[in-house]
Amino acid sequence: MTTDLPPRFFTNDKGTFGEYTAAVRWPIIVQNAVDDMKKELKTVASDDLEKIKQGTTITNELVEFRQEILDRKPLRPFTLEEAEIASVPGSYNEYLIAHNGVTWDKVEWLFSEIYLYRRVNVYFKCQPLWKDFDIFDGLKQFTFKSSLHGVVELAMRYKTLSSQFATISEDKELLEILFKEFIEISLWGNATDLSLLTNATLEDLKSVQGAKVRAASEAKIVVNDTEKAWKKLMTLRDSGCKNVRVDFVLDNSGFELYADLMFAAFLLKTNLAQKIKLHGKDIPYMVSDVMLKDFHILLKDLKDRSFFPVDSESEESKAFDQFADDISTFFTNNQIEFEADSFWTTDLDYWNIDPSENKYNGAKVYKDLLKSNLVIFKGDLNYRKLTGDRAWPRTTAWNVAIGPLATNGITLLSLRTCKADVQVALPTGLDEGLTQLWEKDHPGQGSWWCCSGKWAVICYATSN
Ligand SMILES: O=P(O)(O)OC[C@H]1O[C@](O)(CO)[C@@H](O)[C@@H]1O
Ligand SMILES: [Mg+2]
Ligand SMILES: [Mn+2]
Repeated sequence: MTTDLPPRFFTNDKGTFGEYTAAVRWPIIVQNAVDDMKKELKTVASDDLEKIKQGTTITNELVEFRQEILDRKPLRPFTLEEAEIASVPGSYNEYLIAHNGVTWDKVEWLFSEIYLYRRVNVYFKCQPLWKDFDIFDGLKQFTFKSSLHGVVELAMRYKTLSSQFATISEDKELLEILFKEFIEISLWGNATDLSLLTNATLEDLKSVQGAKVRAASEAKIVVNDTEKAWKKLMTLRDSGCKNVRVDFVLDNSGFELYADLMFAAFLLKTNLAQKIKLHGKDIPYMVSDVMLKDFHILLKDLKDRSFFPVDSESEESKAFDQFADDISTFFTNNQIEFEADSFWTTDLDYWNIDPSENKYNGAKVYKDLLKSNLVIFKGDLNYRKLTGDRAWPRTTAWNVAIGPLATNGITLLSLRTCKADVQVALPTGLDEGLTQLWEKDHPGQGSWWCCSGKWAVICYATSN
C-alpha cells in the first residue's frame, strides 16, 4: 500500500528554522564568500591580470547571487554550458522542471540549500584559473586552527591509549566504554560546524571540545542506539569475522574529521574493524564538508608546527606526529580508503540509496554500502537526507522515516547533532518537554530546540 508521505520542509513554513535559514543565514553565507573572495584577490600578484579578471567576475556573480536570494527570485536551471563545464548532475534541472517557478522564499529547504552550494561551485568551475579553488578553505582552516585545545587533548588521549590498544581489545568492558567515548567524540566533534557557529569565538570552540563537556553531553543524547551498534560489532568479532568494514559518510572537515579519524584509528587498532571506508564530497559543500584534499590538509596541519604552534620537542608535538603517522600508514596500506562519489552532493535524499536509482549513482552507492558491516552517517544534513527532510510527527519510528533503508540490507548508524526542523524517533512527551524548556529563553521558537546543536540522536537500523 502506498502511504502518502508528509511533505518536505519548505522555506516558507512559518516559524521554522528552515524559513529562518533561507531568509537570514543564506545571505550571510554568500556574503562571507564574497568577503573571502575579496581577501583572496588581494593575494593574487597584481600583474596576474587574467586571474584577477576571472576572480573579479566570480565575486560580482556572488554579489548578484546573494541579491537573487534576497529578492526571492525563481531558482533558475543550470545552462547547458554550466552543466557541461561544471559537470552538474542532471537531477537539479530535472527537479526545477518538475517544480517549475519555485522561488527562494517558497521551495523545499533540502533542495534549495544544496542547489545554493552547487550554484556557488559553478561560478568557480566556469573560471579556469579558479576551477579548483575552495572558497570555504580559509574558514575551514581558521576553525581547525582555533581548535588547538581539543586537538591537543584528543592527540594526548590517543597517545596514552595507543600503548594499551592490545590490552584494551582483550577487555570487553573497557573496549565498550572506549567505543562509547569515541562515538561521543565523533558525534560532538560536529558541534564546531561552521554553518551554525558563523561567529564562533575561540572560547565557544574550546568549550564544545573539552572532555568535561562530553561527559555532560551524554544527557543531551535523546535517542541512543549505541548499544545496538556495539552488539553488531561484538557479534562479528565473536564469530571470528576478519574483514569487518566500517564506513563513515563524513560531514565536516577540521575537528569533526579529526574526531572521525580518531574513532577510525580506535576501531582498527583494537581490531573491531579491519577496513574503514570514508565517503567525502566532490565539491565544496555546506561550508565545512570534507573533500579528499581536506583529509590530506588535516594530516599536513598536524605535522606543521607553524599551523599548531606546539614546541617541536614537546609531548604534544610527538602526539600530533604519532596520530598523523598512524593515519597516513592506514591510508597507504588501504586500511583507510577515501572516496568522493558525486551522489553525495546531488539533491537526492538517501531513499535513493537503492537499486532503483540508476541515473545519479544511487544504485552504485547502494551496492558499495552493502559490502559494509556498519555505515556511520555523520551530522545533520545526512540525517535530513536519511529521513527525506520530511515533516514527520516527531514520534515517527526511525524505520518508517528512513524508508527503503530500513529493509534493503544496509546496516546504518546516524550520529546527528540536531540542527534542523526534521526530528523523528522521539519517545512520547519528550518533544513537548524540550519545546517548553527551549521556549523559556527563546520565545516563539520552542520547537527549535532540535535546531540548536545542543541535543543529539544516535539512530541504528539494520535489515538482516
Ligand atoms: O554539518 P551538518 O551537521 O550536516 O549541519 C549542516 C546543517 O546546518 C544547516 O545549514 C543549518 O542548520 C542545515 O541546513 C544543515 O543540515
Ligand atoms: Mg555537522
Ligand atoms: Mn556539514
